[in-house]
Amino acid sequence: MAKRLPLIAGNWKMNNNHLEAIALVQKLAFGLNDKDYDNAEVVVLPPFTDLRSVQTLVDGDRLKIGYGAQDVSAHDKGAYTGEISGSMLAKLDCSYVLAGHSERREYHNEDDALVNAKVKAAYRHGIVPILCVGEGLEVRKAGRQVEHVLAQLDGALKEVTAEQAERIVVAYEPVWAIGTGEVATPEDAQEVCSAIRVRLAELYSPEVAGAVRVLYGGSVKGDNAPGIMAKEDVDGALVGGACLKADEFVKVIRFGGE
Ligand SMILES: O=C[C@H](O)COP(=O)(O)O
Repeated sequence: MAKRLPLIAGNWKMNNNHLEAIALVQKLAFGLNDKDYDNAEVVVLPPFTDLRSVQTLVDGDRLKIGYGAQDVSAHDKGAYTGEISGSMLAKLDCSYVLAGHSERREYHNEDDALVNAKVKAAYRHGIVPILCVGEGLEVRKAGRQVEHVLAQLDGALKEVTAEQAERIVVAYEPVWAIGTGEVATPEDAQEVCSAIRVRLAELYSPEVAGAVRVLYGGSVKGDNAPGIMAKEDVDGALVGGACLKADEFVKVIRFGGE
């Protein structure tokens, strides 16, 4: 099967107000050319408060940059103070939403059941989930990373149909590599991304497994992206710190060279 179109997604986390968001997306767009967009799908994931500004800029300037959110409520509407529903994100033309990012699993006690509910909520509103899975350092040291990640995958995909799963994006983000500069080796990334793809074939079919894009995330930078992206079962990157600097993010997007 031809390799899937790579997806390079920048997770801004809690950075950039709506004015800084406009400046960063404009600088990113200025740094990219048509060949870049042919070689990879480019997506930014700003804080909620920036989404309307990003939508206006992308629409107004007809930018080829996609965008999405970093979280979504498991509920569609109602008395859920502080939450943002999938229908609200869909109205802002969000294409993607993160589900199960390790920082939400850790700081907001999000378990597999809640991640599964958020994945289903995203699908209800026509938004593609970027499902984040990954092990901590202790699990890695015990050599149980594949087992841990597959348990997260299974938990997040309960009641998700094959038609839905075919569109999902899975991001393998070893927690010990996030924000640490300790990037996984290409071999580490391939081992787990390949296991994710095998599991998807078992849960659904080889066709579904072949369609799903599996990303790597965790200290991805312009200099380490090419080695990781060269791996057969790695279809892109979920980038944190490096996406906050337009020129560095462009280097990641150009992982395959000019
Ligand atoms: O969502 C992005 C990941 O948490 C990776 O962040 P990082 O590139 O700063 O390590």
